Amino acid sequence: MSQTTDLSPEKVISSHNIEPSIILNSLPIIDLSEAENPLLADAFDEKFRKLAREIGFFYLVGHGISDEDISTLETTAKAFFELEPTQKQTINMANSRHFRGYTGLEEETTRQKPDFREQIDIGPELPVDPLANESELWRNLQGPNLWPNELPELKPIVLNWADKNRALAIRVLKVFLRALYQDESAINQLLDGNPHHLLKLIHYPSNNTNPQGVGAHKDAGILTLLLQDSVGGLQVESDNGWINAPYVKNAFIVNIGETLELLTNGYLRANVHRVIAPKAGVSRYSNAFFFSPCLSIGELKPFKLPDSLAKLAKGPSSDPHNPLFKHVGDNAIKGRLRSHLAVTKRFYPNHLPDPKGN
Ligand SMILES: O=C(O)CCC(=O)C(=O)O
Ligand SMILES: [Fe+2]
Repeated sequence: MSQTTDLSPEKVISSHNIEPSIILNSLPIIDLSEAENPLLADAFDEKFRKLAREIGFFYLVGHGISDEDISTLETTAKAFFELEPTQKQTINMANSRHFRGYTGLEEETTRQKPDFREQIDIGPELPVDPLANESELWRNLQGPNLWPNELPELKPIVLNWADKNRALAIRVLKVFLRALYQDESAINQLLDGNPHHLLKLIHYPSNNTNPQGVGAHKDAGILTLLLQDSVGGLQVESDNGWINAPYVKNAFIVNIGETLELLTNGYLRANVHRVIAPKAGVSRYSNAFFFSPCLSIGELKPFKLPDSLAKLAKGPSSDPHNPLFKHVGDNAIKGRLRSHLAVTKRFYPNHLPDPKGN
């Protein structure tokens, strides 16, 4: 069944009337043009801190990315998944030591169970890092993307989309920084070096065997910008159980990643979310932009929060099966080694994950 939220103006929950009961029962909608208005900053920030802490997951409108850009990206993503299986296999991620390219159904795992989705992973288009070595394995995350010969427009459209998503993610991060009483310059410390982000175009095909579209997980980066179609199936975990995150036309879903949790010493929590695979006869598409610090910044330096916030920060949540490394690069490659075993077996056989891990 299609899950659609009507986004008529009166249904937009503005920053001025977000009530806790609304936050707990459904997901808030933030208008970025309002969030960026300095005249509204104090009232906005107070509400924003609350929703970021309580649920860490919201819809973003007023972002300025055009409907045309969105539909071009969505149409091109569909065209990619409609290529012949052999054409997609030619750029299988198993051929890329940089974890780029196509991953087929059930080839990626979350918490050791196969995800019923196919996807293409695209990062910044950069040359191989010549300093990559066994003790700085994370440097291998930089390198060329794999593009299908049969769909030449994919590359310019996706790289343009990634640039726009990155600029948007930086604007959203600035809103977080202001709400957390941090200087905007904190951004320079996080983004000093070659960009590191990941764009995933994802297809959850019709299926009646495996209910796991993608298993419950936290995203690793600073924040994720997600666009989904109208099929539904995305859910976010709350104290009251799983909440559906229905379709809102041309709104991004923003969720907090583990890096922001670490930076705020757990004042903000990375949310746990999952996708229930669509039923037989229905196919779902989404695309996710994982915005992350530059790998070469080394260890994350947590923000200095004012006492009023610091006393509420309980430290990052520790999952014994998923320890967080302090070094940004180690943390980033850990997740990739764990989720993409074909790449790990072929290129990093000494780094096969602990079988008890996620
Ligand atoms: O497809 C979606 O809606 C969510 C995907 C997701 O959470 C992820 O890939 O990390
Ligand atoms: Fe996710």
